[in-house]
Amino acid sequence: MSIEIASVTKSFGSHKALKDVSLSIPDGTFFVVLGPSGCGKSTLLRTIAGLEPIDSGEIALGGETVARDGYHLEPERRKTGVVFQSYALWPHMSVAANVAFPMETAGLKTADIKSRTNEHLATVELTAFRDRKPADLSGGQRQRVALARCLAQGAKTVLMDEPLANLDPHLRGAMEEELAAFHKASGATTLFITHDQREAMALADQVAVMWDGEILQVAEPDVLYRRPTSRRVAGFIGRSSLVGVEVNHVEAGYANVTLAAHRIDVDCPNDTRTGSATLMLRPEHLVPSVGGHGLKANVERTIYRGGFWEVFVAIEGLTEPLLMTLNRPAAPGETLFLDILRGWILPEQLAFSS
Ligand SMILES: Nc1ncnc2c1ncn2[C@@H]1O[C@H](COP(=O)(O)OP(=O)(O)OP(=O)(O)O)[C@@H](O)[C@H]1O
Repeated sequence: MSIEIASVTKSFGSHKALKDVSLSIPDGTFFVVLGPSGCGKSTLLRTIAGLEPIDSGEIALGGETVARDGYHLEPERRKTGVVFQSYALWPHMSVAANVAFPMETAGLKTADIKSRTNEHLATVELTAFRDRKPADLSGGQRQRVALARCLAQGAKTVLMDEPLANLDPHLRGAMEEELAAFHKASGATTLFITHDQREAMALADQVAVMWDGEILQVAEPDVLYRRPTSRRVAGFIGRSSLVGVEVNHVEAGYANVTLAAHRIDVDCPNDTRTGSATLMLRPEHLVPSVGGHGLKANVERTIYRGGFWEVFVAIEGLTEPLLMTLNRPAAPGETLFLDILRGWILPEQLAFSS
């Protein structure tokens, strides 16, 4: 089921938790809302599920309006399944009974309930665990029961609120793969909420970056990383250095800029103008040059990250050091000569000049 959110606002007292949020999520998409704690992610999910009324705007699921000024469709009639961090399983019921429960309350025939329970348990690979109680399962297995129960509710849309937050890093990795497999098997539109950008990158077809009740950018993970539209998104997704440059001229997708008295070519949005701008450099954009040419850099400090070193280098004429990576240790004070491969001019040129 597609999810359409148009200009939705929601306040708690004087606090605006959702400020004019609009999103269009096509049917079958694995859509991740990524943002820091308190930015309004859970509130957004709760308004879609119907657990929270909206103040203004409109929400439609599969083309049917479920919330608009003065209209609020009950959560149980929205065909959305919600998976929380806490799993919310019935502790006294077996795995199979937990999965069967929504179908029993919906009044399905016993034979149907049995066959569908088997089917859903098979989808999440828990057939062998059907008679266990939730307490006797691992966190990841409990999460899968919650997913199977979503399927049993006939959920065409699955809403997940940081479902992996309580799991240890090893299990998280395994669960990410399972969630991807679950999404493929069920075909349900999935809205997944997290503050973990690594998780968002690994799972999403599309990511919306949320900040202080607003959506800053919606894009595929790779586009978000390579082409952020603002300093905030650039800083929130991955590691980067932001540096002031002068754009000399612009030509079909790239700009020639002056960075600390050096002229280099970098990628840029189509509407880039000449003048002051902000250049985003990912660590991999800075590489040691062959033959001792290039930008002269002085190593300030290094951090070993396991297999590689993060190196902060000072460049004459720049106030802040740039971040790069090396596959060898470098000593503070060491001189490096660097080539700058690409980089990206942020579209918000005015923000830098002001
Ligand atoms: N029922 C409520 N009453 C008052 N304020 C609320 C209520 N629910 C949420 N808020 C406030 O709205 C803001 C957004 O909360 P929300 O839970 O949506 O954030 P979040 O991005 O999901 O954060 P987290 O990742 O920490 O769960 C917060 O400032 C929160 O304190």
